[in-house]
Amino acid sequence: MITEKDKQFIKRAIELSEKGMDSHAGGPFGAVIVKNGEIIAEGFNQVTSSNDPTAHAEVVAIRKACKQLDSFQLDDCIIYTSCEPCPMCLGAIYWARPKAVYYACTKEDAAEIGFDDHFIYDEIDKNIENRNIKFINLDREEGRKVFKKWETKKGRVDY
Ligand SMILES: Nc1nc2[nH]cnc2c(=O)[nH]1
Repeated sequence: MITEKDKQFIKRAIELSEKGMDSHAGGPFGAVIVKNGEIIAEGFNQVTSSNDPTAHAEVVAIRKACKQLDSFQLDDCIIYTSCEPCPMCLGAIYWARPKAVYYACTKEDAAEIGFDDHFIYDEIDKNIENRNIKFINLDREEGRKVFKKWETKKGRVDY
């Protein structure tokens, strides 16, 4: 069930998308993160103004929320975003583990204005050797030695 509060929070995410766009921060995307009915973090896309390709609205908001909670997980949090998350944000969201995501525009709406994520979904489906960006495997055995060490590391913090 969608509540009045949900509508208020998605409205704020949409407001932020416009604010970010109007202030030339980046693309028209905004997000808010809510815990126990309160906004704990807000973000808008800042890719072009900060020269940071990862500064999507959701990532900006996730970073702030994690700092606020002093945690690498968004336990019991809800993300409201002005647009369905792109594959990068989707990854960040799954690692952060909020309990729900509400979104306004769909990925098809975003594609219509030039933010088409298809090329990423297509790449994920391909075999690594067929990707458009070259991925070259090198020194696997050395890399795996560190992984082995992690397996038995004392005081390891799993995530
Ligand atoms: N959801 C979302 N999609 C995007 N596509 C490009 N930038 C963004 C962003 O900040 N958020």
